[in-house]
Amino acid sequence: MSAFPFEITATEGKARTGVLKTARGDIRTPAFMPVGTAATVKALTVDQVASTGADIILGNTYHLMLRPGAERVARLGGLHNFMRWDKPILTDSGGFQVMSLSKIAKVTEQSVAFQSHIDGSKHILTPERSIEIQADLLGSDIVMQLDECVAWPAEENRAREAMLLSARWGQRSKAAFGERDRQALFGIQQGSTFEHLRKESAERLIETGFDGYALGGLAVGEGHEAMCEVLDYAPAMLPADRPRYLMGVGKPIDLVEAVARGVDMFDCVLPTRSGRHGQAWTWEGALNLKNARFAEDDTPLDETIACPASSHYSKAYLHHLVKSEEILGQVLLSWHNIAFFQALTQAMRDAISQGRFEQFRKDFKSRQHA
Ligand SMILES: CNc1nc2cc(C(=O)NN)ccc2[nH]1
Repeated sequence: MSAFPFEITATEGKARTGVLKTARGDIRTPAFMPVGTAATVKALTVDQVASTGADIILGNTYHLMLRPGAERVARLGGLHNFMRWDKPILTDSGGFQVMSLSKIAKVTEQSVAFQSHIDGSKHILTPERSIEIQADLLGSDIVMQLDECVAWPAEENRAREAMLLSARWGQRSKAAFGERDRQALFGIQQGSTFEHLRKESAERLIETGFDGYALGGLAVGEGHEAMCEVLDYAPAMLPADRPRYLMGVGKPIDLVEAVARGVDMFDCVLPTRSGRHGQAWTWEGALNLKNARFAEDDTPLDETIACPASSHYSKAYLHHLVKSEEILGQVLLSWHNIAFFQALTQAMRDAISQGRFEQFRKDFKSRQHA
């Protein structure tokens, strides 16, 4: 089932660095995927996104099936052509968004039925329909199984039911996906914060067999420490020779601590969403550019990052744009934040390759809290 070769080029403890080779290009891991929810990484052109070093972006099945519609995207040549992004795209299956965004979602063995948060129209997602949307209509490179992600905290029996349903939906997703050599299918581990459920989930996914394995059901309110406790055991339950993708994560410190525990891929709205709200992520932590202390700070956010938003403009200018609610402020801070997340993953790839990741991790932690 390994359509895409995944070559691990160096390890240090549980941390790995490598390359996932896809039909549309190579993905350097650890990798951060900017989120392109409605066929756009919000506020940025695809050229700006590519300029940060991002090798892959994420698309959301839930949003695109509601607007403009999956069949319409297919009629327009698929998602890559529609948004003019010719590198890899990973699409999620819609399960998480249905539960977190839609109205009146109803889960049965067969499907999840829901009403659009946009216009209240009724929709059905089955494992088979989600695969059809992702693989055939949007044409994504990495397809995610449909699963059920329970909220946190979860009763153990509720978490078990959702984990078992997700395992069955994983089987149906794989049967619908079939054999493809230019696209990959990832399974999703569930089980909330219960170690034995995470183990059973992993065993069932491995039995089915996927090109990669995601850790779902985290970053749902459990907090950094509880997430790290799960990551102390859960990634190692998944095959070491395939990519491990932690969904919806996270802050820079989350990425570093997850890489230390064996995670290879990440996606999160944080850099773009926080950028739109005036926040800039740096090696010293997050800066709120609305703060008056930046009003006459003539220094750039980070002159070591080639992105103009990071090294060309002053904090004073960014402060002015944010205070004035200028669109350019949202653009530049989103652009810088994506560039910073790419600089962070590049720094981790280099550190692991050179056998100094543990030192990098210690230094990063102390700088973030300074
Ligand atoms: C922001 N936190 C967050 N957690 C997520 C979990 C999933 C998941 O379990 N999908 N099957 C997806 C996106 C997520 N985003």
